[in-house]
Amino acid sequence: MSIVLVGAPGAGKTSVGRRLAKKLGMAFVDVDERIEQVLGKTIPEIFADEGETYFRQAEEEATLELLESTEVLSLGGGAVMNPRIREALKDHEVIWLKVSAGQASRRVGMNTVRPLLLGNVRGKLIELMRERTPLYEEVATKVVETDGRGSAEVADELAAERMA
Ligand SMILES: Nc1ncnc2c1ncn2[C@@H]1O[C@H](COP(=O)(O)OP(=O)(O)O)[C@@H](O)[C@H]1O
Ligand SMILES: O=C(O)C1=C[C@@H](OP(=O)(O)O)[C@@H](O)[C@H](O)C1
Ligand SMILES: [Mg+2]
Repeated sequence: MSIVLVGAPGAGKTSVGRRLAKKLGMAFVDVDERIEQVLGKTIPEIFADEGETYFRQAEEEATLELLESTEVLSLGGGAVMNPRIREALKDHEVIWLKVSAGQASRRVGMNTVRPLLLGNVRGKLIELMRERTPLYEEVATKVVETDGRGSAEVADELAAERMA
C-alpha cells in the first residue's frame, strides 16, 4: 500500500511528497517527473507537441504502474479525472492536500510549467477545482488543509502522525 498525494495544482503534492518520503525513509516518485524522464520532454513540451489526450494516456500508464511499486507517490492534479486511476486508488492511503484557488494561484504564480493554467491562472484553477473537488473528496482517505501553512510544516505533520 502506497501513500499517495492528490489535490489541485499548487496544493503542494510534489514538494510535500518529497519531504514526507525523506522523513519516513521511503522511496518517492512524482508521476509528472517520471513522465518527463520517460518521454525525455517537459510537461509543457508534451502538451504542445502531442496534446493533452496523449499526456493523459501517459499519465494513466505511469500512475497505474507506480501505484504498484512506489512507497510515496505524488500524482498530477488531473489524475483523479481518470476512472481507472480512481479505482486503483482504492487500495492505497490517499492524502488530499486541500488548497483554496487564491492560495494555489499565488503559489504557482505566472510560471508556464502548468499548461492548463496558462492565461488566467486563478480563473482556470477555480474551474478545475469545481470539476475535481468531488473527485478528490471521493478518493481521499485523509484530508489536510494547507492554506496559510508552508509545505515543510504540512510534510512534517504528516510524518509525525505516521511515526506516532
Ligand atoms: N504549503 C505551501 N505553502 C506555500 N507554498 C507552497 C506550499 N506547498 C507548495 N508550495 C509552493 O508552491 C509551488 C507548487 O508546489 P508543488 O509542490 O509543485 O505543488 P503541486 O505538485 O501540488 O502542483 C512550489 O513553488 C512550492 O514550493
Ligand atoms: O491539473 C492538471 O491537469 C495538471 C497538473 C500538473 O501537475 P501538478 O498538479 O503537480 O501541478 C500536471 O500533471 C499537468 O500540468 C496537468
Ligand atoms: Mg506536482
